[in-house]
Amino acid sequence: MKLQLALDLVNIPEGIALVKEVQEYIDIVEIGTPIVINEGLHAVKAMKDAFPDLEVLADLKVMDAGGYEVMKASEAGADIVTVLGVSEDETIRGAVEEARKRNRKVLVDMIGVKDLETRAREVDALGVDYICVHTGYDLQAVGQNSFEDLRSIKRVVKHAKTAVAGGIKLDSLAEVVNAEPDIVIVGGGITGESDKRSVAREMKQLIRQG
Ligand SMILES: O=C([C@H](O)CO)[C@H](O)[C@H](O)COP(=O)(O)O
Repeated sequence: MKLQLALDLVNIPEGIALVKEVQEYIDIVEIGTPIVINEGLHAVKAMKDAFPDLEVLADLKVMDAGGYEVMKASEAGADIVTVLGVSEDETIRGAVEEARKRNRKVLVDMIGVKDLETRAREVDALGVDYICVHTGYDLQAVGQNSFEDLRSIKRVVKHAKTAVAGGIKLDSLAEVVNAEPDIVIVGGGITGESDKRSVAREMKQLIRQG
């Protein structure tokens, strides 16, 4: 099980400083959608240049032109690129095909998908690397989380690995770890803490203990 740090509400220098604090406890660093919108794919390149040994995920939330967007993110140094589960199958196919050519991975974010199990089965059959259940900021604000959704997709997904994101904190991590995702994605649960390093260390410990 890998720990992914999501950087969303910082600029490039702040993001690099933050990763320096916690790098030994994380496996993947995510350049979050707000950073890509604010700073572009330069942020992905800056992070990969600064931390070549960490996997870098570009959270583009691709909705169309899957092949092209994966190509551009890969050129910037992304190891993993996100594509939305609500997008057309053709978009996901294009993303997967391009990722295969470049030895990169596609993570499908199921945010906004209504019939989760049906779509997870379909997306799994398209050959994606990861399927991620995700409660975004706007539904976190009304008290939702993705913990039960993770159990649902784990029942039906046969090939892809699984991931979970959205409001995960140190006190909810044990429940998430119990459901055995392949990636746990944490943003504010680390970046919003004053002692980021010790929170990341405790999270890594919980994950290692399984
Ligand atoms: O993907 C995300 C969100 O849609 C903003 O882009 C976050 O990276 C993801 O939700 C993880 O962050 P936290 O919810 O703060 O853990």
